Amino acid sequence: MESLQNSQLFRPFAYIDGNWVAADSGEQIEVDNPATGETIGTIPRLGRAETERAIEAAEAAFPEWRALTAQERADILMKWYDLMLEHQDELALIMTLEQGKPLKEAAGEIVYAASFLRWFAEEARRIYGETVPAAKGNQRILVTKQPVGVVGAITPWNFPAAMITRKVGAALAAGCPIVVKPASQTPFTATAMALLAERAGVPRGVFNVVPGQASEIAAALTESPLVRKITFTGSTEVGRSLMSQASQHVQKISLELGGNAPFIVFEDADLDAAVDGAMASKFRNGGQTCVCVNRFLVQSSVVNAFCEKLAAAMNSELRVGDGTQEGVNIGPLIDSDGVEKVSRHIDDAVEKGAELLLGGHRHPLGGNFFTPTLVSNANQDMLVAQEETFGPLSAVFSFDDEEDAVAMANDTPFGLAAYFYSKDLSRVWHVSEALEYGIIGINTGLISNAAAPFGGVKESGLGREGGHQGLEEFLETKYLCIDLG
Ligand SMILES: O=CCCCC(=O)O
Repeated sequence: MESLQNSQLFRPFAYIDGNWVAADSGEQIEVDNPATGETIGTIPRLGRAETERAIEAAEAAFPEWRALTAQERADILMKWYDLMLEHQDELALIMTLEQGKPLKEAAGEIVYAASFLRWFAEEARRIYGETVPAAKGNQRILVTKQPVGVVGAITPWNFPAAMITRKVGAALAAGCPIVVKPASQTPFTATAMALLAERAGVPRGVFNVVPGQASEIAAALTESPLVRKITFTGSTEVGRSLMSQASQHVQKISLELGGNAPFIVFEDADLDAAVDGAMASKFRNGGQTCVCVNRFLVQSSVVNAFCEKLAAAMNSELRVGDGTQEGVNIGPLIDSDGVEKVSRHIDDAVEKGAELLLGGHRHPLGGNFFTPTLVSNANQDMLVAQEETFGPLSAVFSFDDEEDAVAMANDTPFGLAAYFYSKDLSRVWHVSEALEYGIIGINTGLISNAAAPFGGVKESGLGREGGHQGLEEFLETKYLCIDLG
């Protein structure tokens, strides 16, 4: 087995104020490879006191960081971008060993993650203000943008690199220092990136990584009046609690939460293209992505043909295994809870009348591996219609007409991503406007891009990441009223 210990970028420490540190208590968290169950290393379990020190370090670093010119901050971000690409393979291996996604996909995530550093480096120089015609002739109104201040970020295990750069790139470009709590399952990608940030010239205190006890770290971040912005990617349940915690000091907050993505296939769609898009969206990271398809809604006249084509693609294209092995494109799920949830959704669907077309069971490899599964005849009473499965289960529902499809798609408290396939231009507009989602993929299953605003409506979150909108989240608007006398 490949070893993490051989990697030059392997850093089993927290990173505070430019120092690699242990927990005050000396406690450690074991990090396991989800493909083998082996412990690949340990990371300090930080708590409140260390997080408070990281916040103070960030606050101390703020004046100098914000005082750099946008070009100077951009140059550092670009250097970090270059270093991530230079170390793409090594970072990908760290990610695969701790997260499980296949190496090729992990390498793709490194490029995606780095693209946020480049994007925000470019955007840093476009933090424009405005002048506004004043109500009085002797006055002038100016609107300026300033960095919000110290940021607290909490990031998930499913995209251990990209969910960090999407937040850190924007914060740093805006002039804000940041304290990041990475997921306990995937801390080594975060610390490897911190090492590269240090090499790129990110000054001490500007980017801090505090792995450890989630509730204590979240409490330290939300209870500190020094932290002016919280940004989180993860479950709606945790997001809701952070939102109420952040109210104490009225911190600005961005939340990228759960989804329940519909993928609608209309009868006028190119079915082969729809199946390609379905495969790309559904099986990204083994189904463990907040924008992965959760519900295939297919017009009744083409549902059988779509199921046949999707079954054929799943049979021929998917290879389950340890992500370090050549040819594998579906890794393990992150842990046994993930496996249990997929099993529960399948059992519930079959019990309530779904037809099992493929899979339906754990994979013969055992552990956290699950066999890609396809069910048809799904309905709104099933768990798979109500909750994000976060695994390789494709559930196909059928609908009669456009109105029916839109109603089914919107029948959820979530509103992150939705997809649909149609060649009818008028339908493309109508359905795009009617879907209550923040992101719509039209004739495509892949929507993620640094230049685009990523985020949801309803219980899928607040705010946007990426795009120029992603930078706004880390800026305050200031209005200057100048009286000329
Ligand atoms: O689970 C959500 C991570 C977002 C991945 C993406 O940017 O597409």
